[in-house]
Amino acid sequence: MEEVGEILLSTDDLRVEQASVIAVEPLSGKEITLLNGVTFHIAPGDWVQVVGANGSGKSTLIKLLTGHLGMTCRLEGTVHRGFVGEGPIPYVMQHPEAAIVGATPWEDVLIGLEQQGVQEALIGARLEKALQLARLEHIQHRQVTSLSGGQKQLTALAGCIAAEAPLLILDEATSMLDPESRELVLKAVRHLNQLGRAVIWVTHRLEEWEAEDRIVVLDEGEIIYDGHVDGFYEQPNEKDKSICERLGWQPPYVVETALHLRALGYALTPLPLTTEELARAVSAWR
Ligand SMILES: Nc1ncnc2c1ncn2[C@@H]1O[C@H](COP(=O)(O)OP(=O)(O)OP(=O)(O)O)[C@@H](O)[C@H]1O
Repeated sequence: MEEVGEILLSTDDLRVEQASVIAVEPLSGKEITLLNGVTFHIAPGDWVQVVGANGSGKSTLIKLLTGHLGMTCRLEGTVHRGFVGEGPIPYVMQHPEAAIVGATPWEDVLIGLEQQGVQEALIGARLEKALQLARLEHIQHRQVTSLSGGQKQLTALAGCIAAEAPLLILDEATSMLDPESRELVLKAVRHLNQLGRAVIWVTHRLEEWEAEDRIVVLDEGEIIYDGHVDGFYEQPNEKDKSICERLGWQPPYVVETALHLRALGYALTPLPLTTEELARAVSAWR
């Protein structure tokens, strides 16, 4: 066991081995394969970006990892829950409103703690810490109805922190947010990751990636890539397309520019993902 903040974590990885999730229609018994032979590992403290087109199986993977697969789904293969422990874990969804029950962030986190049966003597400190880590202290008593989309996402995040979830999962949590709110949530979660919590960040936004990030790509229920950002954008050889091209996605402009420069023979490793990184790499050539 290893201590991260006040959470005691088993150091075993969460391991999904050759897992298939099959939805079974209750009346007809008809089966649809949502995930097909997926193998996926995550260690305490990791940061993993999960990407894929609509319907590729991202939410199904998240539900499998968090223990929220419905009764109508059948699982084949194995899931070793490791540091995540037994029982379902909370996560932040695209539309957090559905999960927020309190009138204010403070009240919402409090209700969550009471529902989990946390001892009264411990509630105050956990509540305060969760609101602080989610950067909500200054608006903890504001009405939820008056909060921005990002602040609502942070309220849902505070609930996960208060529940001491050792793995924070955000399922396209920033897809509906404006750039400012997105930045707010992304920064808070990156900070929590630096404090030792594992994070799975499901996104469509390639510009949210950082050079060291691990990218897991789902396509039609299968993991077709699990590796660094570079390998996602790079053509594996002259004949084959990159994973990014295979998905039909457009790399951010700065990445396209860097790839052109690489093709011209300029050394750009790691691949710059922001204009600042590209400018720094180019200025080092002088
Ligand atoms: N319980 C279910 N029964 C039947 N089909 C389902 C069920 N749950 C999901 N699906 C289908 O499985 C596929 C994968 O769904 P999933 O929600 O995991 O994809 P996703 O990658 O999260 O998509 P999006 O980006 O649109 O949220 C979709 O085609 C979806 O319609």
